[in-house]
Amino acid sequence: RLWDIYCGGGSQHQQLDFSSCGEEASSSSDNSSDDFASKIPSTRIRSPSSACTTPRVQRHPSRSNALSSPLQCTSPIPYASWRKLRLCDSPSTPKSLLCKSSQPCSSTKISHHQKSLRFISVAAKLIHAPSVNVNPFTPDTAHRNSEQQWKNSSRSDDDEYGNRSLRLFIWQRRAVQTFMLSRYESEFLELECIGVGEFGAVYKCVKRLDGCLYAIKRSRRPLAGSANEQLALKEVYAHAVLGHHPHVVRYYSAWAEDDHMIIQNEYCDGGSLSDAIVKKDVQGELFAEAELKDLLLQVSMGLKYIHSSGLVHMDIKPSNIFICQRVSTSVSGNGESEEEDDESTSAGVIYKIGDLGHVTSINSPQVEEGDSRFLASEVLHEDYSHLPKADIFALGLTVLLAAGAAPLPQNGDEWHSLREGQLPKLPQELSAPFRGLLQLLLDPDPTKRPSARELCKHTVLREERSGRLAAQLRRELNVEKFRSAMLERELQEARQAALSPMQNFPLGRKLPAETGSVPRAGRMLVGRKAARSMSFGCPGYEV
Ligand SMILES: Nc1ncnc2c1ncn2[C@@H]1O[C@H](COP(=O)(O)OP(=O)(O)OP(=O)(O)O)[C@@H](O)[C@H]1O
Ligand SMILES: [Mg+2]
Repeated sequence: RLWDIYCGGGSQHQQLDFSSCGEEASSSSDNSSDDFASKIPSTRIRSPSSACTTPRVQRHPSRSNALSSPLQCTSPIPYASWRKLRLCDSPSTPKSLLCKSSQPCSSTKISHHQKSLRFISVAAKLIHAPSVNVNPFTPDTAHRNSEQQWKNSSRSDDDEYGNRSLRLFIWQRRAVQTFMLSRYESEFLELECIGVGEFGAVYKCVKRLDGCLYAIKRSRRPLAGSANEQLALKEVYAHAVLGHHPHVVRYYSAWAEDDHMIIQNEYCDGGSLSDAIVKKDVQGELFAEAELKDLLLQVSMGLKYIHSSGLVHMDIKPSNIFICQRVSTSVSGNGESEEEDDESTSAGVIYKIGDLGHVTSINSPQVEEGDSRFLASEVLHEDYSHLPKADIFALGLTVLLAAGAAPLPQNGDEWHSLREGQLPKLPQELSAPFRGLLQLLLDPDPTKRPSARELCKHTVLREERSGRLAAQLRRELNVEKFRSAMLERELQEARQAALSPMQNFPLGRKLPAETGSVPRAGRMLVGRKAARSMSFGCPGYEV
């Protein structure tokens, strides 16, 4: 399709020809990648006898100059915008480029094409070595299949999953070096640094092509060979497997560049929950109980999704929960069960779980402990038999922080007393049921803590929502009652009119008997003179 656009969109003027064509032989030709007018004819005309196959443009004789003037291009995209996209700088295909790479180069200038050739030949060499990592979080069947593949070619530089992660990085790096391009710089415009964490820095960027905002996470330290490599890969693996959920930060892409891992995620315009807690504190405000319940419910939904995918987050804390201010219509989406239909998010705030760097699988965990302030006691003791409940414990502490609890200890007596079920002091009074629920989340026995699934259905969390829903249903019911009372009354009036037609027909008009038709009571009476505000004595309805 792009080719069509490139060629003026019309098979009536130009055709793709897959017959032989050759190298772009003349070094005097314009090497500017922008100059598509000069490039296209060169592939066609300059070496017609070359043996390799590549699509080429065959122009209609009567339109032989058509492409020299971009204005004559029939593409619906304005030429200037189209040129900026740089989508079709070269009419060569990867296959043709590979073919060219094996031929002697006649040009002394290093053209864009020659760079492409080098890249493709690097790719061709590497393509024979397995350069695809095995995602350990994929469903078992896929995993088993791929497991067999990598076992067959297992080498000493493979990681615990048999992945050639380092080799893959090198492959990507060489590709980038060959082009001497930074994907980050060429595809994104950096607006500001929005966060710095253990793994790296996060930047708010706008993607040049689609104009949308993204959060780009860039590892701080060079990754290849470092311990952080696994963390970075875990985050990518987890994102890739989790797909989309309204309460999990959305992932778009990841790549390695200059030894750094770069992850392109959804940008959450409300920052992190940690930022929100600090902001409230500065303003002398607290999250109200209803907001705390909403927070707990939404994060539980995200956790339910993660846990049901066989994964655990292992680093739930306020700085890893992100806020979207805008009202999202997709909140109820994703085919989740009925308890997920939370289109009425209070105040339009959506909480999303992010930073999947510590995610591991429930069944074969590789636990990389998260922040010790949120660490459940059993995980510290290397009991990994109830890992989802460790997320629940961390979520309990997260909500308590949002409720105004003092910063959590990293160790010491206070640390232990929190793990013995002692709730921290709070600057606000919470209702007994909600406090009881929070107490349960911190239970020293992980089996007593509710699961994310149970939390999603919990009456204490649902009652706010149920209350709002009930009020809405009551309003709708009252409207319906009013409507039916109106109809009832109109029906009665119509019946009366039918029984005593003389009362309702003005002098001079023909009676129904004369016209042979029944009175059009509806037209005459219904709704016309009825005082809609009058009460019909239906007890219990107010509109
Ligand atoms: N998608 C996003 N939208 C908005 N802000 C974000 C996003 N991702 C990260 N941030 C900001 O960057 C900070 C660090 O991000 P993240 O937690 O992913 O990195 P990290 O290095 O793993 O951090 P840490 O080690 O502190 O957990 C967050 O606390 C948040 O302020
Ligand atoms: Mg983080």
